[in-house]
Amino acid sequence: MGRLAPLSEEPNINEEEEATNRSSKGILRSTQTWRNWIKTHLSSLVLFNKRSDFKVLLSVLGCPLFPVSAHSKLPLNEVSSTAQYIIQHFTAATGCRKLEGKVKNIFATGKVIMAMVDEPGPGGASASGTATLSEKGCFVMWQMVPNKWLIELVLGGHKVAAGSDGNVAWRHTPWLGVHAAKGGVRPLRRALQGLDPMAISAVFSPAQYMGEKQISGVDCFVLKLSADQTDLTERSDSTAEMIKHVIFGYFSQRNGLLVYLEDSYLTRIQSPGAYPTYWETTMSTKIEDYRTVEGVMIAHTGQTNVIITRFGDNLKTGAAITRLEETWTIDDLAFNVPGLSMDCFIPPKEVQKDYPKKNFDWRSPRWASRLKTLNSQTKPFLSSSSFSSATTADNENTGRPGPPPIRVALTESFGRGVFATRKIETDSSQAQRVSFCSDECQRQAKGFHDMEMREDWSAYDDYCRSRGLKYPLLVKRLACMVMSRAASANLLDILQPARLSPEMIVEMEEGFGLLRSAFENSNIMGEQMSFLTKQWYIGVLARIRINAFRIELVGAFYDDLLSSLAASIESEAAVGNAVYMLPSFYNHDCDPNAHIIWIENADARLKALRDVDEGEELRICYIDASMDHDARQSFLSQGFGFQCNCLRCLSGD
Ligand SMILES: C[S@@+](CC[C@H](N)C(=O)[O-])C[C@H]1O[C@@H](n2cnc3c(N)ncnc32)[C@H](O)[C@@H]1O
Repeated sequence: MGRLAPLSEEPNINEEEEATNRSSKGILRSTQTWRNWIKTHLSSLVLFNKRSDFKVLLSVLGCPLFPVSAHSKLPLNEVSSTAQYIIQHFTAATGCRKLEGKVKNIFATGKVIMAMVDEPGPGGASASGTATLSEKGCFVMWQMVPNKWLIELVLGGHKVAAGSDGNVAWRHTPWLGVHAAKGGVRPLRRALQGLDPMAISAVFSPAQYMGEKQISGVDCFVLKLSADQTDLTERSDSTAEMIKHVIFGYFSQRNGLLVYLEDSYLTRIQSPGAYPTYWETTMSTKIEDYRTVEGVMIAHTGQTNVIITRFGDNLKTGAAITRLEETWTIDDLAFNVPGLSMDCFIPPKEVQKDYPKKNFDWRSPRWASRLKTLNSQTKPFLSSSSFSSATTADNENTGRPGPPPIRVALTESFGRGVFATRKIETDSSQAQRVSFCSDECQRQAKGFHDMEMREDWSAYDDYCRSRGLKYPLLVKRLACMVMSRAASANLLDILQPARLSPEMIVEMEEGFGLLRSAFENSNIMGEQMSFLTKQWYIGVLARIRINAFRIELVGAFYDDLLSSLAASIESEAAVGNAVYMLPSFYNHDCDPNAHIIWIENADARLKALRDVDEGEELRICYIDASMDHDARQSFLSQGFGFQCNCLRCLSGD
């Protein structure tokens, strides 16, 4: 896919070890020996170390990302856990509530002093932790609320830059060039060191309360956040597996301010045929000198200490420890600097095509105009049931009911969602059975059905069957629809794609090859096939993954939907899977106020489970709501790739 190599968060200080692991390659070994000889015999030793020390300092301390993204935001007046109480105290102490909705951008400049510190140890060269390299530098940071940011930091003549346009986070270093960060877009850790109190409240509101602890003589409340398994998987690759990433925030009991941040991650690194090594990086920041800027308390000084510990069976000398330090000060901070345009956040062209795109900005004009055209469509636009049951749309001429009283709009924190435009009461009307919405619809359905019947799908079907995959069958149908001109290739683009792990992408690539061969074997080529690229295939599957519905036919007389759902799951009563336009915008809630049902055919009908007020968001439950909190969270995270922040989950139920 021409995907850029993901950004490594590890300093590259295990070059020697890598070379030993791969010593069968003679050239590598002799280069390494030569380099070692130079290192130990020539006076360039000091320079050589100094350069790699710079690399380590800038890689680790320059522009690290926070482990979790800031999308999980609660309305500030809702308090349902101790953590949220602590965050409320923090927002009141900093006065940041007054910035809510008013701040569009933040600008900060500051200075840093970074140092590499010798770790005193048994037989270590120095008796105490003395700095082997200490350099002064400065930085400038821009943030555009909510998730665009840019930082440039210069230290001893070396510059690193990093940024996020809300879709991709990237970093530029003189030694690696431009790289996209692995995983979703996350905030800059520096912004959370007391600089951006709004972001601090947003990231810490779903945190777990861990108790109290004294830090540097200050009694603190401790909140913990952990990167979830999906994020960790996204940040891993076949060589480096991110095992955990946790962060602790220490909030002063006396004044409510964030005074200490501790951030720790563990990575397992293993090249083929070599022993694994483990890297643990712990970064602790003391946050001080809060001063008011436009009435809001902002931290102006701090010290960050980093300890990188490398351990593993192959390190004969035991664990290797590297220590780094940074003292930072803020010189200037301003809100709403005029003239800051979106263009400042456009990433370097090398990462613009990073795939798949995450965290779509649904506010962009491109999507806004498509949202306007969304109507009350409830028929599937892609389904795996047979063509004759691809059915009906509400149609004035048929005398059936008009569009339901709902509209798609932006939610506070979950992207788009569906809202009631008037009060909806809990009775449902029964659909009439109609086979096709029009002659044209029937003609098109026949076109792609005939095409599907012509090809030899045995290899592709075997691939799906042996792995228990059903969504590739929907991609096959969509491909036939596009080729027979019943649908356009970008039909699903408007839907949110799932985040994909490298393993999923490999599996999808295999499926893509088989699908393409099935068409090629029946001499479909050229223009007709031009849309069928690997990127199209993976993009479509990524969207189907979180938007497809499993259709279960429910007898119209069933009133108790939850019991009918349970019954249909037990009896495996699904008749197929389908993707619908409007229903794809329903967000999830573990205590839903609505449910999708299918009566007799593949038309999706919405049933209100309780009275819904005008303006209230309609939410359905994507999973079995009777599971306990942890099971629900793990299903949603593994199956749909998000951490549920509904009120029921936040209350711990
Ligand atoms: C089927 S889509 C729903 C529509 C989506 N909000 C959009 O803008 O297209 C599912 C996605 O919405 C978000 N979402 C839905 N319910 C959520 C919840 N309870 N908590 C957090 N995120 C949620 C997640 O990003 C999830 O992957």
